[in-house]
Amino acid sequence: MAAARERNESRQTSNSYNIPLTAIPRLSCTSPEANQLIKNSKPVILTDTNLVASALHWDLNYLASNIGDGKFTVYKSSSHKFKYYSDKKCQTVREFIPPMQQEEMSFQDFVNLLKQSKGEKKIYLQQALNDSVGPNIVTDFIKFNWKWVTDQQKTNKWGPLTSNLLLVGMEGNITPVHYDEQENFFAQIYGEKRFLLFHPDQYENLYPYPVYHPHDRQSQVELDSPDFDRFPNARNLQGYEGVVKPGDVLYIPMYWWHQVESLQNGGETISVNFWYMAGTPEKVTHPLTAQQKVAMTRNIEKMILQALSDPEEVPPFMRMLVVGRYT
Ligand SMILES: O=C(O)C(=O)C[C@H](CCCc1ccccc1)C(=O)O
Ligand SMILES: [Zn+2]
Repeated sequence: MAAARERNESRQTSNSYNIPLTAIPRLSCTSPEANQLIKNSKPVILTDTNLVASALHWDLNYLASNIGDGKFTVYKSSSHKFKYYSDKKCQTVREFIPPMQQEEMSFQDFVNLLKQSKGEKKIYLQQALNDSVGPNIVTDFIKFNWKWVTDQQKTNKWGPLTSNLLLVGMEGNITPVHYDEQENFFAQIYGEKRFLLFHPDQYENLYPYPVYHPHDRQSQVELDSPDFDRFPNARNLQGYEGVVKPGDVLYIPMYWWHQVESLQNGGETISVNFWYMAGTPEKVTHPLTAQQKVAMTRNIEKMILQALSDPEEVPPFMRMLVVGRYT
């Protein structure tokens, strides 16, 4: 532990976090290395997919004029952090206070809010693209490089595309470190975003919330101010870092932890992600992968909650099972 910290302090970290970070490779999507990384579930920034080339002219005004009069989910946060929480799990944890408010509004209302709330109140539009969008957006969407991304889906034996989340954020917005259970091609359209990624085997260093908690899949560790008393292994964190700019596509492998920051200098940011369900796993071989072990922890936690029924009984049961026996 000390060694990791030691190495850290000796190295000039190029980031405000005191975490050793390796650069995520930036490669052409035609390079064999890039396709090997994707095949091996390793992150890579692809510079020339043209995945969303047809949307690179999107900006706030174009979207406001063309995206239609549908409602968009907009989150408001008192801080610059937008820690996602599951609405339906709010009942399982009584004293849970949502760290951000959610509101449905038109895109134009969002743009007006953005222009007037410069600075203090942070807001973040996050809405899956659906068929309520205007004809020009449909045209842009149809012109995405579906051939390339569908080839990737097939080659890597992923499941179906589940959604394309449109993300319009303010400079400085942070989506704190979490993992998703889907494969993700994250396409940057306007402005720049900085990603921190951590391998699924960093589970012990990131202390995820309980599965039944509203912040399921999020880390309890605040990367900008880790509570090392509660989360001592956070000192051992090692990760990857990359900045995506318009036209770049970042492959975020399923179960990989990631934190996303809209860069200060850029003004608002516009992104669209491509979430794919996992493929059906081939033969299970041992030792199990870190991803498989994370999936196991989730199944075990769900089973224990189901059996105990009362969430408050889960921590004492876990302690009974582990303390003094496996610790
Ligand atoms: O594309 C991804 O996976 C990201 O994390 C992008 C991230 C916003 C995601 C919000 C969110 C987090 C958890 C569950 C559902 C929605 C950003 O760009 O700020
Ligand atoms: Zn995510």
